[in-house]
Amino acid sequence: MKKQVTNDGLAVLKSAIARCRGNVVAVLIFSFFLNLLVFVGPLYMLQVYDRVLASRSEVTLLVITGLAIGLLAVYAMLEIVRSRILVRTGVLFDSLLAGNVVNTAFRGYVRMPGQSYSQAPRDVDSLREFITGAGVIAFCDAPWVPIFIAVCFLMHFWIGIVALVGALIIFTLAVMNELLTRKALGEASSASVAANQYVSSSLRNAEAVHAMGMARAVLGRWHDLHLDTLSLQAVASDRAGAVMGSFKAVRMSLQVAILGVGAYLVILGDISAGTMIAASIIMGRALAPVEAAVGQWKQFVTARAAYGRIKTLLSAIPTDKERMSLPAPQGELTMERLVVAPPGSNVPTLKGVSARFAPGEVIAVVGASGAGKSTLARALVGVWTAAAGDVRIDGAEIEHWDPEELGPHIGYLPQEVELFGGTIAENISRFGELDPHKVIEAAQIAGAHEMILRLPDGYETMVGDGGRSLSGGQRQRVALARAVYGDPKIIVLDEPNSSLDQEGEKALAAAITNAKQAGRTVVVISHRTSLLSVVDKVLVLVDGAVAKFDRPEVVFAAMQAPNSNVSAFRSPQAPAASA
Ligand SMILES: Nc1ncnc2c1ncn2[C@@H]1O[C@H](COP(=O)(O)OP(=O)(O)OP(=O)(O)O)[C@@H](O)[C@H]1O
Repeated sequence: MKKQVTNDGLAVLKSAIARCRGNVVAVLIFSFFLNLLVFVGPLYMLQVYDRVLASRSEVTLLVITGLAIGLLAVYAMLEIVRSRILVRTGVLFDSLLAGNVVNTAFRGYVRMPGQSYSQAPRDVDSLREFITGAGVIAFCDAPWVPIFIAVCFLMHFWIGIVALVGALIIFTLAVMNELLTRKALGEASSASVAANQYVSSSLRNAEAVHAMGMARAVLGRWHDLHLDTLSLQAVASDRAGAVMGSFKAVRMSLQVAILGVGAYLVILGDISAGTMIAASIIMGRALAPVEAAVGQWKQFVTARAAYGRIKTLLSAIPTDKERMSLPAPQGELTMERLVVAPPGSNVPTLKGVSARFAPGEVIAVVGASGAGKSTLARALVGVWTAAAGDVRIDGAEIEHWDPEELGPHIGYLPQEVELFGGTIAENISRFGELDPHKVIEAAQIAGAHEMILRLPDGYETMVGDGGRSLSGGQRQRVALARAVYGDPKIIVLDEPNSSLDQEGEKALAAAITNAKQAGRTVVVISHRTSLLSVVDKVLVLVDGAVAKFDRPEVVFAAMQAPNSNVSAFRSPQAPAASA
């Protein structure tokens, strides 16, 4: 079987755009009628000047005023509906995209840590805000600019010429605005993303920053990044300000010009006074979308950069395709010449590991710091993928399992325990359907039940962001309960006892024995020897390779031997050999 991963992340984006297309067409149709109704004002003016004032007819004034008010009411209604369609389009686009983008960010973080994944949801927000805001309306009205100019030509050739020249000047200024500000705004946006990211990672380490007096240094670093953003934004704003200043001057000059030319044509008797006023209003209207687009340019640039980042993210991180459903695993783990390099690195930290762990076996993985133990744990649960060789569960390559389907059969306790904001019960149940019996059972197996009951709100205790309201040992016990929740077939524990006290260690040993008796495969990574009494086999890793894989007494006998190749792992005391 081949790996069924594909690079069709962009398909999600394309499909979201396609689903919104109907709404965009509706908005354009509404824009058409709205722009037609814009003629109500100038036409009313024309009629008042040329008909009512000339005929002094009150009835005509009343009728055309009533008509104008009616049409303006229709205008208001169309405007409301258009804006509601835009809001719904933004929400639809967001709902189609946000979940996928966040999911891709998660997968991206696993495959390529260190990139700016936290920016992804904010980018979807920027796009939604742009779609629902005034920017899009300006862009929807822009196609009608030529029609307004054509109407100016219908009024009089020279009025048309003034409107056309005006539109060309303003369009040139808009293009200049884009050319002058594009680079600076793009760089400012990247600098701002970098500064925000630096702040979020520093805040996570706020305690260390405070304790070791690093605040000034950290702030200094952030300040440099922030200054970059500010100076680039200032450059862009200065340029945009200059363009906007000229823009306003040009627009006012054009109003003067059109009235001047109009008045001259009235003097010549070519047009009426009403036409002159109507032309001035129509030209103002023709230039309004261009002016609005320039005013909204920054939001447009922000949305464009967000779109670019989302596109890059979706195309860079391969989408997991639907995989064939496999039967629930029994828990046999095999590694065949497994080579693993950390994401983003091509230096392997596991170099051809081969081993077989049978269901019901407890394996201890030991080795010096940096030997590759956590790498092996990550590879066994499918977090890091094999550069060569493979990891198989019940004979099937781990990549062929759907992570959502395999997940409930896997218990994983990472070296750095992170809980999620929510209650202890929710964390133990992995934020799935909450079955109180299963939660308590898992907590009891992990030896966490009594400890949880002693907390003020018991299982309902909120653990805070990352589980910060719990102590390190409490966090580790809750995470162990999460790992054994639902009786998974394979349990991988990376340093599960690093923060445990004696009582916790006993509970952990009991949990491992319990899992073994239930026929589960348990892989436990530990620097401490206390757990080694409950293991069946010990796998010694030295520099990413298996130095020894045998029963504990054999391994420890080998370790005592002079010139042993497993001497990289030194246990303070050899454990009692288990059965
Ligand atoms: N995300 C990473 N990116 C790059 N290199 C990494 C990454 N994680 C680990 N390494 C490297 O891989 C090697 C093995 O690391 P690993 O965490 O597997 O060791 P370990 O045996 O679990 O160590 P320890 O007992 O200290 O936890 C180390 O040399 C480490 O520098």
